[in-house]
Parts: sequence; C-alpha cells; structure tokens
Amino acid sequence: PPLSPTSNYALTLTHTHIHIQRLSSRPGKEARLLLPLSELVGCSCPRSPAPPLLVLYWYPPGKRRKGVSRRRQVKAYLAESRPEAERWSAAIQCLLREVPVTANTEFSRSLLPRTRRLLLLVNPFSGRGQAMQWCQAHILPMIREANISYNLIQTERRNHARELVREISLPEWDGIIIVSGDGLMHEVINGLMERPDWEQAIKTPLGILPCGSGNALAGSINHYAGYDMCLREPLLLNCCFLLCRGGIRPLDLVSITTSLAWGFVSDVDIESERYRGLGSARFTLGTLVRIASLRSYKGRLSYMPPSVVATTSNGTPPPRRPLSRSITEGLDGFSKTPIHRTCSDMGISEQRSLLKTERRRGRWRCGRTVASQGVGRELRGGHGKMWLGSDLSPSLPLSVTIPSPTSRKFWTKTKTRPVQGPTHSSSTLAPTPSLLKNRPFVSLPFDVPRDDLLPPLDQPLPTRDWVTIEGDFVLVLALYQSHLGADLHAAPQARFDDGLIHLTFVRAGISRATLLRLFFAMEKGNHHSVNSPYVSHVSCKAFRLQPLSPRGTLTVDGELVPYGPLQAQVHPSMARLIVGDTGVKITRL
Ligand SMILES: Nc1ncnc2c1ncn2[C@@H]1O[C@H](COP(=O)(O)OP(=O)(O)OP(=O)(O)O)[C@@H](O)[C@H]1O
Repeated sequence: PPLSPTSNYALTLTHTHIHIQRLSSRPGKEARLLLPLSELVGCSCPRSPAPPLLVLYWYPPGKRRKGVSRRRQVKAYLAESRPEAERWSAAIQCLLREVPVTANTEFSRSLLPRTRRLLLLVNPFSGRGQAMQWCQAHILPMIREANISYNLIQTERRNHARELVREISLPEWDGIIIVSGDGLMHEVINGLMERPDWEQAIKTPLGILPCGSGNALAGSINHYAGYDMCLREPLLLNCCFLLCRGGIRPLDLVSITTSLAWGFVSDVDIESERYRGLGSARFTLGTLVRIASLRSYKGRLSYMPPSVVATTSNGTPPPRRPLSRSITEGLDGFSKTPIHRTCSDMGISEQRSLLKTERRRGRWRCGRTVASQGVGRELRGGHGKMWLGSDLSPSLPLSVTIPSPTSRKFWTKTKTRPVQGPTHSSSTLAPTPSLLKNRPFVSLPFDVPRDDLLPPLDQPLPTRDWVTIEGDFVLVLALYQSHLGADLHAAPQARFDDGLIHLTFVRAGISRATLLRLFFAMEKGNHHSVNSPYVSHVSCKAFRLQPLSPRGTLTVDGELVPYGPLQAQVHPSMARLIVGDTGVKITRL
C-alpha cells in the first residue's frame, strides 16, 4: 500500500498476533488492526537502498463465497531505522518457524533455521495444462514471500519424476512438491520406494499443489485444514498457503499387489479422459454415461477388519474455515519472467542435485486404486479420479493382459477403487500401445516392507480374521484418504494416518436412481446416510479382490493396471505429508 507519511503506527508482536495501532493526535481516532500470525505466509525487509521497510504478506481467508479464494494483502511499514526493521522481520520469521522465543530474546537473523528448500516437480500437461501459468501467477510469488527457496523442474514425460526422485540426493530438500494431479504424486512415492534407502527416503516431506483434474489428495488437505470445498485456483491457493505454513503429518501408504485389474469407478475415470477439457466435470459426465448402462460383475471381496478401529478422530468434522478467495489482484508487481524447464532461485540445476545410484526397479503407489468393471480405455496414459464400473463398451479396447509370472507391488496413498469387473482375459485382446507404455510393473529387488497380513496373491487367505463376500458387484471402491476428487468427499471418516482402508461396495440389484443418489451425496460426504441394502461401507487393514468375470478394467490412482486379482495392505504413517496448520500438533518443516 502507498506509505502515508502522516500516519504513525505502534506495532506490538505477541506469540499469535501483530497488533497494529494507528497513533493519532485526535482522541478517539485510533484505528487498530489485529493481524493473526496464522494468516501470514512471511515478511521481508528489503535490502538497501530501499527504505527500512517491514513488509508483511498476509493472506486472510475471504468471505464465505463458493469458488472464491483467499486474497493477498501486502502491508508495509516504515521503521525508524534499518536495524529496527530487520529485528522485526527476524522476530516474525522466528515465530512463523516456531523458534522458541521469549520477551527477552534478542532477535536477529542468526536465530533463524536455514532457509527451507523445496523441489517443485511440475507436470505442464496436468489438468487443463495450466500448471506453469499457475506457477508464475500464484505459486512462485507466494513461495518467495514465505522465504522458501526452490528448484522447479518440469516433467518431460511419464515416469520422469519417478526416475528423478530415485536418484537425487534427498538431504538437500525439505520437501518434494508435486505441482500436478494425483498421478504425479503416485510416481514420486513409487520412485522413493524404489531407492535402496527407501526407509529414509519415504520420510521426505511431500506436498501437492493441485493442478490436475481430480486433485483428490489436495481435496483432503483442504478439507482437514478446515476450509470449505473448492476447486481450481481457490483450491490451489489454499494448498499453497498451507504448504508455505509448512506443518507435516504422517501419511499412511497402501501397498498394492496385482496381477490384473477391474472396476466400475475406474471406467469413469479412464473413459472420461475424453472429456478432459471439462475439468472435474468430466467425472460427473462420465458417471452419468456409465450409470445409463449399468451392469454388474461377479467377484469375491475379502477384507480384514481392524480388531480395534483406531480412528484418530471422534467423528466430529474439522473446524470449518471460510472459503478462501482467489487472488490475482495484488500480484501485478511480480515480474513475469519466463519459467524455463528447470528454474531455481538457488543457483542449482537438476544435474547438480542428481546423485547417481545403481538403478533399482519396482513399483509403488501413492494414491488410489480403482478397479472398474469391464473394458476400459486409456486415452492419455493413466491417472485416475472417479471410476464407475458398470458396463463396457464392446468397441473399446479390451482389458490388459500382462504376461507377468510374478505379482507386482506398488504403493498408493489415497484410494483404490476396485469395482467388480470381468476377470482377466488374456487371450483375445492385445493391450493398446498406451497401456503398454503404462506398464512399468516389475518386482522389487530389495527388501521393501513386507505385507505381513497378506499371503502371496496366488495362495488362499486364512479364514480366521477375514470376511469374504462373493457375488455380483456394481462397484468396489477402496479409499485411504477422505477424497476421491477435490469435490468428492467419498470417505468422510478417513484420516491421513488412521491406519485403515475404507471400502465402499455396491452390490447388484441397486437401482440407477439410488446409485445416482449415492454419488451425488458423495459430493457432500453424506452418502453413508443413503439407506440401501445394496450399499456397504467397511474399514479394514487389508483386502483382496478377485474378479470372477472374464474381462474388466482396474485402476490404481487413476492409472490402468492389469486386470485380475488384486490385494492391498495399509502401512500406517509410512510417509509424511505437508498439510499446513490443521489444528493439531504437527511437526514443522
Ligand atoms: N511431461 C509429461 N508428458 C506426459 N505425461 C506426463 C508428463 N509429466 C507427467 N506425466 C504423466 O501424466 C500423468 C497424469 O498426471 P497427473 O495425474 O499428475 O495429472 P492429471 O491426470 O491431470 O491429474 P489428476 O490425477 O488429479 O486427474 C502422470 O501419471 C505422469 O506420469
């Protein structure tokens, strides 16, 4: 804001607020502003020859208006001297980084921990292809204001990010940030799990800045931060704000072993690729198309219920915060220098940060798994949101057959949506080229965490502790996090680290109207109240899905996987996720 030489202010800093009091010679004219530190991303004291300013970057949540996000405000105060401005800047940053301070602390920059360094992995083609534009307009400006250093790398192809994180030197980074959709997060988690030092590597804090079309994990982060559901830039701004705040929470991962795949929800995810230009609406359209031709599939679903259901919440929803408002105003001052494929404010290049290691192979998943009944089609090469497995169009290329003698293991962090679908039909149809591209499943050559609850996929499950349901299913959906897409609150009870997989399955006999009601209720997260004998919701630690129909589509984290039996087990709190302030005690970046 323009400096007003006629106004003087007295600033007071507490552990939670900056009190800004305008001093006026006329009594009764004092204006007071209480600026919560929880709404600040950072502050600065511009170097000389600039005047001794204290600049505050404030992102207050906006009014409760759907689709509108938080608005950036910059407040600048001219200090009496440069040391004074620098002392204030240091003090505020100490509080934001949670450096222990008292009223007697002598503030200086030397008290601050080292500057945080983030590796941003940007998929320029995710969602509507706006990731780079959003980096320029929103992400990089806010990250700079939060005094965070970054190195930005644009991914050039599928599995580029996965190969990169397999080889980089991780101690250099305080976090790996996926600027894309859930598919790229999935790649990164699998890349980390493929390292010989996976146990340490997977503890690298991960963050997501939603630029995809489904953005399930970002939807969960936004929800648990207490914000109302939002999409696109408002969601991005909320997530970027939370990233800059920097709180970390443990994140469950799920290992999935599959030989083949199927599902109903998968069908929607895969087939709706053709509607990609519609953004998240493509899932709605895809769902409607699928429901119109509803079909059921034979299968066997087994799951191991938790002996003690270890929910981390008492069932009460997180405190709601108003919807944040979108900002583009106020950013005009930022230089719009073009962002290159690799850019950094740290003077390093991708090459420098690479640490060549022996190439290991394997596959881990981070997101969701969806099995969808019937034949699916992959138009772009795998990623997933919402799959409804009903019928399959016979004209579509058939389910994939992967001639793999071994089962494949991979990792996911959000959800698995198996819908009963046809069993593996290896014979008739060859995989499409895009599906072949999408098949980097290989056995892991080193000792990744064992699925101690599961026998090998080709061996029977123990009868004790397992529940098995065999019959005709319309869909089976396995979720690890609360959201299936940013606007699909599919597992309201799920928490990042509850140690549970949340299964929803729908059996044949359900009417189209009820199924439609179920999906619409899912948007608000109240689908558990949809009363139908065909719909079940259970929590478990592990499950196995055996399709008994001849063909189908199965997806994990939106990516098509081979059709056939699949099993999964949760590994509680294995990874770490940057979630910002969630109202609970969290570790700071
Ligand atoms: N430069 C690239 N060209 C082609 N594919 C890429 C590139 N970079 C990444 N990918 C692949 O694109 C896939 C989809 O990306 P991602 O899931 O992040 O975006 P999205 O599908 O738009 O989002 P969502 O999963 O939320 O719908 C990823 O699995 C990744 O492997």
